[in-house]
Amino acid sequence: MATAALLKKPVKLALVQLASGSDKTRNLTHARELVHTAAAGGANIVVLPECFNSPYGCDHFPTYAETLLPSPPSATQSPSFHALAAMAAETKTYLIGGSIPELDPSTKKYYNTSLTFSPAGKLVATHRKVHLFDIDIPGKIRFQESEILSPGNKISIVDLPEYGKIAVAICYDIRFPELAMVAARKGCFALVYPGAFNLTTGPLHWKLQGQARALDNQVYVALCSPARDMDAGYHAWGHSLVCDPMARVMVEAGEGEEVVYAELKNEGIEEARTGIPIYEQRRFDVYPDVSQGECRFEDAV
Ligand SMILES: NC(=O)CC(=O)C(=O)O
Repeated sequence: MATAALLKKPVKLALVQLASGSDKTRNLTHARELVHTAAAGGANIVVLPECFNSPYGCDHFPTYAETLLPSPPSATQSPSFHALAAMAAETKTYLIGGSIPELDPSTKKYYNTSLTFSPAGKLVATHRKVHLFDIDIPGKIRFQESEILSPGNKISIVDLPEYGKIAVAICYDIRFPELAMVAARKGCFALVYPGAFNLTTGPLHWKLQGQARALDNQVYVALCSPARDMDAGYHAWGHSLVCDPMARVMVEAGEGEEVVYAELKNEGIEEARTGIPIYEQRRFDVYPDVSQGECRFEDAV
């Protein structure tokens, strides 16, 4: 049985595996160059990595944090907001602006926040990382985002009127299948995760998580990492990739700076859902449908 079209027409997605450093102004300028490269390559949706405007690390969040409220912020409050809006408008692309450290001036709380802009340069979505990256693998890596950051509190579904709906979440959020499942069951054709796995968790879980969320939900899944920099405090895994709804890896970057592309089509979703019709075979008489429970799609006040 054919499924309703989740994706209204084919869309070309580009992942910009950006090499950023400690100079924010340079990071923004460099991101702009590569967003233009991606658009020249035919991309309609362009994705930047987690913390694309700063080094990734708890020590850096306060130094690089920008204020997004009141909205829209001034150029002084948030140069990254203004740079992203301009990049989207210049290239006429949907731009998922990776993430940036954010400071809420009213609460003095810090967040890891992703901003999505329309081809007109308008902000269409904000996602604050819901699941903070707190891990401790002895002898390998200890990272405690919660020592500095506060978590977001919603699932972020973005309607791109020409194409359909996508969900945006950040890195560690991918490890929580419930978020992906809810977004997919609410009709998203793709789940997009700016992320920055590392040299311990990257080889173990990066691709596996991408394929798992695609397989569970029969949607496209995109993960966009920073390029690896062995001189930085945090060594990003790289390997930005896109999985199709059959969980095949369509494209995968290496470790260095690179732009990779994938064409997403409704046929890809239909192939998976018609051939393996789990959407019609679920047993909500045996277990609950998490997407019908109490979910939050708006920021709590
Ligand atoms: N950086 C993250 O948020 C997550 C990560 O590196 C991992 O889950 O592994």
